Amino acid sequence: MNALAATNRNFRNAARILGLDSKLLNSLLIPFREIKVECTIPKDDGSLVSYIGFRVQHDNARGPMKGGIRYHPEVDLDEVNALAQLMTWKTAVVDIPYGGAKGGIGCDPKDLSKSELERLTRVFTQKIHDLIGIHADVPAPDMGTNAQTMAWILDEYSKFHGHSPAVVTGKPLDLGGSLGREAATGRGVVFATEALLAELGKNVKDLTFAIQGFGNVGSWAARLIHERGGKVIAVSDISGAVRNLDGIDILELLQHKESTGSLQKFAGAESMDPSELLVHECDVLIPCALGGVLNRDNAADVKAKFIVEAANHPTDPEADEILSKKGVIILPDIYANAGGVTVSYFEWVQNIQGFMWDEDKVNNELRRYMTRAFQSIKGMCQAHDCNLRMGAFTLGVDRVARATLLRGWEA
Ligand SMILES: NC(=O)C1=CN([C@@H]2O[C@H](COP(=O)(O)OP(=O)(O)OC[C@H]3O[C@@H](n4cnc5c(N)ncnc54)[C@H](OP(=O)(O)O)[C@@H]3O)[C@@H](O)[C@H]2O)C=CC1
Ligand SMILES: O=C(O)CCC(=O)C(=O)O
Repeated sequence: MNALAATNRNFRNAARILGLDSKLLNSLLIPFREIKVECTIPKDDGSLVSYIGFRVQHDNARGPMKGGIRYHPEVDLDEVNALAQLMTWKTAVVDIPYGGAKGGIGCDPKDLSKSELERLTRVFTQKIHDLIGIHADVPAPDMGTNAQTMAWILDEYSKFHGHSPAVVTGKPLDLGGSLGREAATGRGVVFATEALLAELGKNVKDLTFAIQGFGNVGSWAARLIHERGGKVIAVSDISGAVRNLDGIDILELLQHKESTGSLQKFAGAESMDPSELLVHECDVLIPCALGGVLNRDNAADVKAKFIVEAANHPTDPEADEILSKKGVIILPDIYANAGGVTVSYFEWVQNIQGFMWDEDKVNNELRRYMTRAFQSIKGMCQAHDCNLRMGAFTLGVDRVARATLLRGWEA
């Protein structure tokens, strides 16, 4: 089942639990706008290459649409649609005044030089600049993009609309980015994990963790777990996987990756088959890379007691059922990775206010939003006798449905 079919299925289940009528259901499901643009750039050698860029704006009932831009070879319209829809429910789950959107370009950023990436980002921005905006749709980083990508979008957009820092979040600090945004998704993952563990009388420092993906989200989650005394025993990225059952020194692993560009040949751990990571013995599994990695082929072999979905849509519905029968507790993506968009919201607020918060304020507010959202999800689980995924979906869908009904449909 692809990401869109899976997301639609979760939405429909939530709509059924909430008893939404079919008119409202369709209005919530159908995206507000789908944008598909051709982006042709000259490569450094002078040859031309064309890519397809997407921006799907899913819903704006609760506020400007919000979501990242992904550069990855597998980006396609269905995937971007699914990710945009997830953003709508995610922003509602953490109760920030946004709707949902997502964008992407089907490219491998590792195959492009910095100047090629800059040209591609600028051409993409030229094609969508009149459809995004501070109060319309606010992009941010996702897989394969970063603060530099946001700086290029900001610069290109500002050529058309005047200097507009709030048009993107996840910017460099020098251009109005927020302290704490770079770490925010990983930090939110840890706050979410702590909120769940606290309910069960458990603590990060007593548990073992396996982490798939060591980019922005995975490396920050690993670092913050390590700081709290949690034992990260296995980590993977695209180059492979490493493990140390006594716990990996994450700061040393970060330095190793920084200097070699890969996890391989790290002296503080042994190499392992990356496909073993997801089924490795551990207390908590944190997928921080691609979607659909937990599926019917490997779900039965998962040994973790908890899965914290730092990636978007890492678990397909078949795996969800298998894992739920095994008693694995899953913190769903639309809650677990919402720390990124929450601090994006703080960044946007700071830009609009023209006032910069200190990092403690950002992190304290993030903890407050994540803890509050966990309590609201728990309330939905109790009210509807459902698991955490449906608790989060019913919470998000209900909030968007109420906003939609209040706004009405009169032309
Ligand atoms: N950035 C953000 O603020 C947010 C991100 N997310 C989600 O978190 C996930 C990760 O995003 P982010 O950290 O920003 O992306 P990055 O591009 O920074 O990092 C992605 C990581 O995944 C690794 N990776 C890619 N393919 C594989 C694979 N097949 N097996 C193992 N590892 C792999 C990459 O390896 P390598 O390092 O070798 O390239 C890299 O370490 C995505 O699902 C994204 O949608 C969710 C909310 C917010
Ligand atoms: O920070 C943002 O606006 C969006 C982050 C994102 O793309 C996501 O949460 O999946």
